[in-house]
Amino acid sequence: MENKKQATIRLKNLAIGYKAKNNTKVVASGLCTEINSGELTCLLGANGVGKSTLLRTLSAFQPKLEGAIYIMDREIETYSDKELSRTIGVVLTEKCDVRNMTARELIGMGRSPYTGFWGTLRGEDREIVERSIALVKIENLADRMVHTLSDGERQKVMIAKALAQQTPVIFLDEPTAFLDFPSKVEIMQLLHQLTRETGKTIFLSTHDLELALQIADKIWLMDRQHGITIGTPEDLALEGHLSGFFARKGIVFDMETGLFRVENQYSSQVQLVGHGQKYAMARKALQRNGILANRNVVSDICVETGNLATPGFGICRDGKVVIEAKTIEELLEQLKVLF
Ligand SMILES: Nc1ncnc2c1ncn2[C@@H]1O[C@H](COP(=O)(O)OP(=O)(O)OP(=O)(O)O)[C@@H](O)[C@H]1O
Repeated sequence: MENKKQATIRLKNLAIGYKAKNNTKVVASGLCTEINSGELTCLLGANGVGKSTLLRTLSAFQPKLEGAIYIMDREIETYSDKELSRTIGVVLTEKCDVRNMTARELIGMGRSPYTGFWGTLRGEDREIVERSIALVKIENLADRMVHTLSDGERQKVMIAKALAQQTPVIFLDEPTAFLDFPSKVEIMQLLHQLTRETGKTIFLSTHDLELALQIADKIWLMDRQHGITIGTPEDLALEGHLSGFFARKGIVFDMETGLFRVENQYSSQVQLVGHGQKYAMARKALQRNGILANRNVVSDICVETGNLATPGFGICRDGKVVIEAKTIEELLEQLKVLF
C-alpha cells in the first residue's frame, strides 16, 4: 500500500477570478498552501464563494489572475495539454449526455491521453480499465448503457474513468450533489479509501459539511472574509474555525461530537433518568419538542427511560411512575398534557 504524504500541489500567492475587458473580478487572492498526496481534501464554502473557480483554475481550465500553481514541483503553465491529461483527472458533476455507450466504453475514454488518435485500446489499456472498474466495485454496471444509470451509479463510473486516466491528482466538483444519503456516504468513503490504496491526491468541493467533517483528512474552508482556512476537521473545530464559519441562528457546533446540530429553543424542562439508546432518543425527541431534558435538570416530574431491555417509558412523580407510555410518541403526547 502506497501512502506517502507529499505536497503534490503548491499554491503561491494565487489569485483567482475573471478578467473582463474593463474590470477584473477577484474571487480569492493571496492563496498560499499545499495539497498532499494520500489525503482526501474537501473544499467547503457557501454558494458563489469560488469553489468551482478554484477547481477550474487548478485544473488549468481557466487562467489564474496572479501568483503560481505548482503541480509536482512544476508550474502548471509549463505542462503541455497531453502532460496535464496524464497528471490531473477532473470529474465534473454536470450530467454528461452520453448515449449509445456502455459504462466500460466510457471508462475506456479515460485512457485517451495514452492512446493514439483513434483511441484504440491496447491489451494493457483494457487491463487498466478492468482494474479501475474493480477498484470502484462496479463490475455489475460495466456493460450497462451510460444513459440508463442512476446519478450515483454514473458518478461511480466517472470516478472509474478518472482512475483509468492514471493521474496522480484527481479533482472532483461536487461529486456528492444529487445523490441520496447512502450514496453520498459511499462515494466519499470510496474516495477516501482510494487515497489510501493508491496514494493519489484527491481534492473535491462539496456542500456536504457533515460528511466532509467525518471523512476528509483535510478541510479547506473558503469564505469572502477570511479567504481559505485549512486543517484537519478536528483542528479546525478546536481552533474555533468551524463554529465561526457556519455560525447561523439556529445552528450550533457541538464540540463533543465535532458536528453541527440544530439549536433547540426550550420552553420547559424535565429531568431524564435512564441509559443508552433509549435515554439518548428520548432526550433527542424531548429537546426537538422544546423540552430541555437530561439527568441534571431539576423538575417536579421526571421521565424514566430505563434501557433497551426494559419496556416503555415512565413519567414519575415523587419517585413513583404515574403515567406509562409505550413509545416516544405516546410519551410526547402525555408530556404535552402535563406542560
Ligand atoms: N464566467 C464568469 N465570469 C464572471 N464571474 C463569474 C463567472 N463564473 C462565476 N463567476 C462568479 O464567481 C464567483 C464564484 O463562483 P463559483 O461558481 O466559483 O462559486 P462556487 O463556490 O462554486 O458556488 P456554488 O457552491 O454555488 O457552486 C461568483 O460570484 C460567480 O457569480
